[in-house]
Amino acid sequence: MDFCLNGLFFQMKTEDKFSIAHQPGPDPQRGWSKVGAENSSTLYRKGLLKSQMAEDLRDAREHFDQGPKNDLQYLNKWPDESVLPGFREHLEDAFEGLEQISARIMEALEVALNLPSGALLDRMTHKGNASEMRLNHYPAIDVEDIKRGNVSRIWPHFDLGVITLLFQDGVGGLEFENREQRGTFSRVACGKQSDMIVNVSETLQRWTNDVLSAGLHRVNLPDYLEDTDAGTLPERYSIAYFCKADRGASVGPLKEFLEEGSKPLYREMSAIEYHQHRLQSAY
Ligand SMILES: O=C(O)CCC(=O)C(=O)O
Ligand SMILES: [Fe+2]
Repeated sequence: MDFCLNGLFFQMKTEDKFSIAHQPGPDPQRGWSKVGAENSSTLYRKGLLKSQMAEDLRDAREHFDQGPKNDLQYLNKWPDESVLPGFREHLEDAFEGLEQISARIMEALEVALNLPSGALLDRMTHKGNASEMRLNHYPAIDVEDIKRGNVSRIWPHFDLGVITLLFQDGVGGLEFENREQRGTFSRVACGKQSDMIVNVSETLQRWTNDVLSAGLHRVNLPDYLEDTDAGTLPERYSIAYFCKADRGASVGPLKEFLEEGSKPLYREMSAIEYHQHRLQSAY
């Protein structure tokens, strides 16, 4: 993954960013969201300490969201071609590439989970595709501000879609919760920028009735800054492709996971209802 275009996007003049700003609300996000617009701490309140109120916590992060190019319901918002030549084309190509990779991963999961062919992919027809790609920018910030405890790069949360494909630059700080020891996190090493992290998200947990569980993750101080109280945490970029269910598809468990008397742990509802309900709190 190439983070140069991310840099150019977030360095745009503020008025150019505001001209493609996402309108806060429960609808799928499109365009630019300013630092603090999305509050990830409200997505998973259980991940916070008792003394922390989600509403008081902020994300030190701005981001840009893009949906499928054939989505006529929620249109993408692109910077003017004269301002950022090639940006739109590059991101549309990347989106398509990641869409194909995620379809191959879903096919592999169908085999691994002994599901009939199409059992997962049929809930993601790629016609009414609701997947999204996000560029994240975490501006440089004082270590002190992070250590004070009410600002984080991104608070512990689950992603809402089926799986997430994640790419990070070399700054570090991404962590996943240890399943054997809840409440503790392990760092993800920064390898090559082309390294792709595949994360199970909430919808896949629901579909499999908890056979596969979603990965709780956050972006914290990288190891080399953990023991300092002063200094600056350098800016950081990441790219996330959120592979999502079709808007009309069910986010209830598949029948294959309800055999032998297991009770459905999740209610039937459509993916769009589920997302709107989950996002209402975060924006
Ligand atoms: O920046 C990262 O590495 C993680 C981003 C993330 O979790 C998200 O955008 O949902
Ligand atoms: Fe995430």
